[in-house]
Amino acid sequence: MRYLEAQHFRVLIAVEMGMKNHELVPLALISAIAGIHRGAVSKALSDLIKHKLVIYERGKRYDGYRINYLGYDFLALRALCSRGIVGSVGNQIGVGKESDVYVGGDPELNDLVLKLHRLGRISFRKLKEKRDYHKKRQYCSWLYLSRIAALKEFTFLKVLHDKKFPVPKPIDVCRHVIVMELIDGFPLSRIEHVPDPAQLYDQLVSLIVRLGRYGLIHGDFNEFNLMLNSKGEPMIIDFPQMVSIDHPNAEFYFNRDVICIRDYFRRKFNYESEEYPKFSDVERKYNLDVEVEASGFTKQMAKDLNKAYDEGDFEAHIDEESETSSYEDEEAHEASEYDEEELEEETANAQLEDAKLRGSDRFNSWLQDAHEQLEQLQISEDGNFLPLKEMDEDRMEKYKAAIEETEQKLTQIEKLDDETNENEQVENDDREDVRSRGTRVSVYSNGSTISKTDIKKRLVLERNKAKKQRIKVKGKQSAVRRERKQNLSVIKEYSDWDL
Ligand SMILES: Nc1ncnc2c1ncn2[C@@H]1O[C@H](COP(=O)(O)OP(=O)(O)OP(=O)(O)O)[C@@H](O)[C@H]1O
Repeated sequence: MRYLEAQHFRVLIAVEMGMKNHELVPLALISAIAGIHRGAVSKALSDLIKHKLVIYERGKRYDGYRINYLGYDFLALRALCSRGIVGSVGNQIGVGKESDVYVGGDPELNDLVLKLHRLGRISFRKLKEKRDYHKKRQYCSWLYLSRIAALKEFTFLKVLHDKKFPVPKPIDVCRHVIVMELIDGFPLSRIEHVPDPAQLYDQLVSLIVRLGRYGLIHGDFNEFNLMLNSKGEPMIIDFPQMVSIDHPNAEFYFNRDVICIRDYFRRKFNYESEEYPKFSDVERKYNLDVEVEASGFTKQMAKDLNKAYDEGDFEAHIDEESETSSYEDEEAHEASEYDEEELEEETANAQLEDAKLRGSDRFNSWLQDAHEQLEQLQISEDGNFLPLKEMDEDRMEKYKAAIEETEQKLTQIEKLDDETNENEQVENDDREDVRSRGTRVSVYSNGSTISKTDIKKRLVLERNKAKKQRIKVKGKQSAVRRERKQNLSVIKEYSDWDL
């Protein structure tokens, strides 16, 4: 990150924003969003590609850039750095199916955990096989899903932490990254021996019941999502499938959580208890599920995320019904995130407009000058432009005579043409006559054995043949031509710019 300048990040944000409705973002669009001249954008993009933050791809219809996970990480980390939340990133301490967990530090070097969501990483790999433009949903799935997965986790962490549940303290969330407190301990799955399994079992089971009382069911309460801290107390570190107790399958999830813990204790610590909670015993007293919804993680987001998890398809949420509402949710979320950047962009855009305006003024005055100069010019005998005032009388005479001569020649040619047309008419009439009488008669000929109409036909045929034979370039070659065309249009567009 040290080697990147503010402009690089600006371009990176422009690519990210462009990806809201493009799988591959064209250079022109990046330049327009970033409000930076295309040449500078192109330079910044080549640096970003070198650092593997952006990928350039040739699509079916157009070429463009897309941000990858590393680029997205950089954007989130930079924002967290500038907010004074993160000061350093350390080793990777965990890798899940859908996240990478790193230990980090704040600017005062206190330990932190950075959890980078990677939801849709599988479908992200398959992007190459997919279409250029998002079909129904107007944004990129992995960006959206990773972002809402992080938002969901952060929301739950916050709500649970406020209610004194044993969870890591949430610090901040940005894009797909959550910053939270580091738990000094080990995941339950890696602990071979506990001093008092009965006590731990009781603690865990009462956690399930307590969550139920607050209107929530964990849904994935297992040894991988629980940690024991240095004091031997259980901590819940992950809740990807937390649902409301009003969920239609709430009882199933509740029982599954209880069975999971009972089974694990039997297998691992050889402990089995006769006592275990039943769903009907849980008395709901609080509405944490409602609080979660009120905190910004909407029902639609939850629906999209659950679809992705349940169907294992990271584009499962792409259906027409959810399209508008979710998109609006995301828009609203992004609007708040881009506030500062937008301000900067507006200034840059204003400058751009100003430059364009200045450019067009210059162009207009140049055009006027050119018109004036053109009016003063005449073509000399040898085909060169010559100012009128420099033309002497003698030359002027010759010039006029040449024009007259050309005009005479033209009238002669016209006359000849008329005559030929008349002859053709006679010839056609004669042919008709022969056909009707069935005898041969001598016909008028203009000296050529092939009629003029035949020649015309042949010429048209040959021209068409030549057209057909024109080589059609495909694949990479066509991309090269397309690029050249684009470059030419860029040069044309910016030809009047002050560089
Ligand atoms: N706050 C934390 N403090 C210390 N370690 C943590 C913390 N959060 C996560 N970890 C470590 O990172 C690992 C992965 O975390 P987590 O289970 O949250 O990831 P995940 O992607 O949701 O995993 P999966 O989806 O495979 O269950 C944990 O096993 C744990 O070792």
